[in-house]
Amino acid sequence: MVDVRNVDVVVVGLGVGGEEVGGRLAAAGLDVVGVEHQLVGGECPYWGCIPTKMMVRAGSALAEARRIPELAGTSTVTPDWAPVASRIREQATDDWNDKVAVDRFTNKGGHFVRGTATVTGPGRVRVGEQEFSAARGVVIATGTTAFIPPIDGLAGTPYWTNRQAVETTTLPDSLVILGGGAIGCEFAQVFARFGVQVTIIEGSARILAMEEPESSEVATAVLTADGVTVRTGVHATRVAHSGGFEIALDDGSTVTGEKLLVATGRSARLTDLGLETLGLDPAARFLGTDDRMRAADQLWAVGDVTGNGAFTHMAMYEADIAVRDILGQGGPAADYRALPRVTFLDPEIGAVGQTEKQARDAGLDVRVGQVPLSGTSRGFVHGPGNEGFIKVIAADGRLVGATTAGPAGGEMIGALAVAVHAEVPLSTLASQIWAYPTFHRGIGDALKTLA
Ligand SMILES: Cc1cc2nc3c(=O)[nH]c(=O)nc-3n(C[C@H](O)[C@H](O)[C@H](O)COP(=O)(O)OP(=O)(O)OC[C@H]3O[C@@H](n4cnc5c(N)ncnc54)[C@H](O)[C@@H]3O)c2cc1C
Ligand SMILES: NC(=O)c1ccc[n+]([C@@H]2O[C@H](COP(=O)([O-])OP(=O)(O)OC[C@H]3O[C@@H](n4cnc5c(N)ncnc54)[C@H](O)[C@@H]3O)[C@@H](O)[C@H]2O)c1
Repeated sequence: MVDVRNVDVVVVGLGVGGEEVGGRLAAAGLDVVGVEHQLVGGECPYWGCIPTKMMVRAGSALAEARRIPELAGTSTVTPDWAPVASRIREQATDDWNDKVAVDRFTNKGGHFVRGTATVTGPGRVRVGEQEFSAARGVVIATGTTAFIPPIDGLAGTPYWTNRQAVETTTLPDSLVILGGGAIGCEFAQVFARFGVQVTIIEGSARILAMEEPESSEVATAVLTADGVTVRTGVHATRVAHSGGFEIALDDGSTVTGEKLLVATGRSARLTDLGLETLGLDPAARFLGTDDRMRAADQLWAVGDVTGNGAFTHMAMYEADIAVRDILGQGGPAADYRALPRVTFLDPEIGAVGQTEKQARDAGLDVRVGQVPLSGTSRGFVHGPGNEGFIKVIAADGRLVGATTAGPAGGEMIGALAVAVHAEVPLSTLASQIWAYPTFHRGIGDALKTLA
């Protein structure tokens, strides 16, 4: 006999987005059940953003120390993975224990249930023998898992995903990375800087293919300088493992590596959720929503599952919209025009809004401005490590997109995100005073080249 409990809201998945929705609704006084089958906090704190950025920080420290001979004397750099692995365990993940996060949620008044949730009908969710009936509705925030392509021989081998790559306490001598997106590129640079022989296999014509071609060029140049072999336009056709990995490619060549990291994108966790009981397609790639994050009657979806951009800031943004909608508070609806993103390479590659191609494909009358960072005063002063550029895309008298690649690329993009978001007129931007000699002053230089 199934026990049915009446509540206001059930949140399925307490990653970044679900924890934000559940915590805020509970703090607002609603009776909220949050269900999580792994770790409260989700991918970002345990296997994503936080530990990988600790790895990036460590790799960048090594790279900066290696630049000393060009700038300030001599340096001897001896990489050691142990401090990185221990920082990930002790400071980032509590050794993959979510007690702090569970307490954070329950202290706001949320009721926490550890288990796998399935939807059984409108407003109904089951976890084991417990069924919840949610008067206001259900929020789906189940995130993504690594997509594993159907390559002959791959299944059953001890390949890594981002999870094993974050958890490792020792480094392999060599690593093949399948996929040259943000995940593949960030891991590639870090591991290469710690002495691992890294090869990226990217199926499309360039790495970071979603970004500007200039971003791909900079990324390829710096990764190559770090010793990474970047192979583009090739696909793996077969994987074999005995001791190490042997990957056959469709150009007839073979690549070998002690470990293989699969970084070929992410799949939304939507199958086995019971979405068919709501008339939704459980085989769909993403769970589409309207601009209030409503996916169906009494059903909201936030975060990676919506397919609007797999970023922590996107999960938080969508969570805020869903919370306001559930509480009947109104406020702005979803608007993705000024979505910022940063690929944490050295140099960081920040971007916002549309790329030049996206703007042209949208039929806009596009003007483009661009400067190499080394051509700016601060880039010149910076010297070694000053790879990068600033590119601005304008249409209809305002910016619709931009890329800032450089030592502070992730910070520089903030100014341009404001410009795109607030639709600041180009004439207003043109009269702005940019501090000298900052990296962001290059934005003023790029704006002057708009043509
Ligand atoms: C290696 C890596 C690096 C990244 N770096 C960055 C970065 O630098 N910046 C950035 O913005 N983003 C980054 N991301 C992306 C970021 O981690 C995600 O966008 C973010 O975690 C999405 O949050 P979410 O709540 O949608 O999903 P998730 O964090 O995936 O949380 C979903 C939760 O739902 C749970 N769940 C799923 N199904 C069920 C079920 N049926 N019942 C109960 N629980 C369930 C899961 O266990 C999980 O805890 C990175 C991702 C990876 C993999
Ligand atoms: N700094 C950040 O914000 C950050 C960092 C990491 C991840 N993320 C998020 O996670 C998402 C997933 O990252 P990702 O890098 O796994 O995905 P991705 O989709 O960005 O890149 C995957 C790459 O793998 C390639 N690929 C796919 N199948 C292949 C195959 N069989 N052989 C060779 N190449 C193949 C694709 O062409 C693509 O370039 C990102 O889109 C991003 O939203 C963000």
